[in-house]
Amino acid sequence: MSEIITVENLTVAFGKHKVLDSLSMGVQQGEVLGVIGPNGAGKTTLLNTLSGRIKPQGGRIVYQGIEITRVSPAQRCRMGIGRTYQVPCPFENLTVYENILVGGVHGAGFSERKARDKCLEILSFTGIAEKRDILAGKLTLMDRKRLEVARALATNPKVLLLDEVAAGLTEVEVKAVMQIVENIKNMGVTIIWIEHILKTMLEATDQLMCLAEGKNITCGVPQEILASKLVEEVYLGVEDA
Ligand SMILES: Nc1ncnc2c1ncn2[C@@H]1O[C@H](COP(=O)(O)OP(=O)(O)OP(=O)(O)O)[C@@H](O)[C@H]1O
Repeated sequence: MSEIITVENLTVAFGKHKVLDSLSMGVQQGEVLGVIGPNGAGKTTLLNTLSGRIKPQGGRIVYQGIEITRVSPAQRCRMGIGRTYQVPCPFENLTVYENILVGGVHGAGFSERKARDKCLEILSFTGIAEKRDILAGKLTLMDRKRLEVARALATNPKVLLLDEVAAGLTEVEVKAVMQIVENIKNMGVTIIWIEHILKTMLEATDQLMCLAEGKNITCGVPQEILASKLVEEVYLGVEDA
């Protein structure tokens, strides 16, 4: 296996506040990388930088062997980097179907015909087919999350960046989301997944990376990372007696 994304010494600052501090990491093709860390650790900023929404002050991002550090978000999307947002913001006045179609036509650059076929597949894959003609603004949180994933899938990602897709859901809903993520993984899509509810992601996660103060403090097999004293201290806030 080879790395589909490699990040070297990525640095992002807002004013004097360094939010990503010379962060390096890599993701193997087809794997699920879970990203954990305390509030403010820089997790969402990392996804924003990978998707091109934020331009870093230093470091580089290499995707499929090509440096993309200065490539626009739209171009990265066409190249196969898709994402969801922590707070889904669909076009409220468009239907579920139309929202997904926008992802296919404008995100992936598919012809309308191809995007329509893809849309039908994705509606069923994400369990939202029955809601296809409902306005996105009328959806429950769970269905907004389904739509958020569906919209990102319509952009035809090779790498999918998931930002807290399970946040705010009930236990039953979390299980449904988990199943969708596993199915996406089984399609061969590489996933970088931020989640606070650890047990949600663990089953589907190959590697777990812990961020603290913008640094990759450790990354490895999930069980080992969770058992690490360092992670316990920074993530769970446990202090020495
Ligand atoms: N656009 C911005 N302007 C200024 N500061 C920002 C901006 N975006 C993020 N920050 C700050 O950067 C730090 C990291 O934020 P980020 O959202 O990446 O953390 P996070 O690990 O995702 O946190 P959480 O788990 O709470 O979502 C925080 O202190 C945040 O306030």
